[in-house]
Amino acid sequence: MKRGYQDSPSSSSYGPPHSKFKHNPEGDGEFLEDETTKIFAKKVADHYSARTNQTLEEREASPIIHLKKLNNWIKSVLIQLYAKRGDAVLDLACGKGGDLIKWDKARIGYYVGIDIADGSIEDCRTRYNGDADHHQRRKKFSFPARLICGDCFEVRLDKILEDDGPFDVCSCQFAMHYSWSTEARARRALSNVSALLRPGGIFIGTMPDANVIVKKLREANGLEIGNSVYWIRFDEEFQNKKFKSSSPFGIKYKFHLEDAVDCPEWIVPFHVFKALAEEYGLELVFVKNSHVFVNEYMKKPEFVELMRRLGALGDGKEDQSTLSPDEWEVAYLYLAFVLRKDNRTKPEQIADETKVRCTC
Ligand SMILES: C[S@@+](CC[C@H](N)C(=O)[O-])C[C@H]1O[C@@H](n2cnc3c(N)ncnc32)[C@H](O)[C@@H]1O
Repeated sequence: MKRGYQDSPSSSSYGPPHSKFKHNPEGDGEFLEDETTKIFAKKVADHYSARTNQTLEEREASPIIHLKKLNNWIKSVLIQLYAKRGDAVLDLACGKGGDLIKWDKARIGYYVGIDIADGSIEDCRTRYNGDADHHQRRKKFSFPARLICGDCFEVRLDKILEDDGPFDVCSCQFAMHYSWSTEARARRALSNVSALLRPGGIFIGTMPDANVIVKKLREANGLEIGNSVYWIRFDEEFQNKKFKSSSPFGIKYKFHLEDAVDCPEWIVPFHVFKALAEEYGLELVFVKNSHVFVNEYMKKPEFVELMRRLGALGDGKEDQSTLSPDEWEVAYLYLAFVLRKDNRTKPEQIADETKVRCTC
């Protein structure tokens, strides 16, 4: 494992996020990404790349500021529960590095962040280097980092991160559902996680709760659900609101969340996610809808204090501001999960199943 300390994070890219892979049914290890899949992956990348960094004032004025704080609390709780001092962490779809401080607080030893959006990786680098907010220059991060621009759900990351792994913790926050456009991508995502985690390593994440979304869709009159801060729209092809269990991938909807998201996303039926993860030696520790997660961990004093500091529910004193009912409804659309890599599966056993070739 080469993990030399870097003042600046090393960064790289493994070619355009949408580089071509050819599928060869004879199984010689090549894989062709369907054109549509590439277009959608690019749409997602462009959307996140175009999102500029907000000033503190702009952030506080956001119509979903309390939801953002709540989501930060959920991620912090997951990190505090599962990351240990000195851990090597792989952050898939790391975005602008919004979790860097959380990892620093957990005193991790090494960090690799990968995201498909080059603009986000740039912002992440700026944040890591301490240049993000000149008013609030914070001390340097205590862990070395490597930042990479690329598609986490397309190529074999174990090849690219040969010298960086194995990892103790893998995190994929609010992003796993972008892998669910095809079975090949979903498998690639899980095989990457499995191949890079050490036996006993932990995979933590958050993603939309398909049960909630589908239930709301079925209760709605048309193909759209939403409130003042979000809407989700399904295409006509889903007008009967039935989803075949034989094709649990590629169930696309358009998601709009005020001041945050506006791009295609995919339903992830959790039982399929769990079963597929098991194929890759990843066993479910728990899955909880965000509402349940909040109710459960708010029984622990240390996390109540963390919530007070983050301010999602006000600070318990002068600041009485809290999530609006509409923000709380959006929180209900998500779940948190924890998986553990079993001690048996050898990385090479699973990584070879659907071989892909990196073209960079
Ligand atoms: C909602 S943001 C979450 C960012 C970060 N994990 C967080 O919690 O702050 C979703 C992120 O997933 C990234 N993403 C989407 N598809 C991806 C892919 N195929 N490979 C890598 N990153 C991807 C986006 O660029 C975006 O940064």
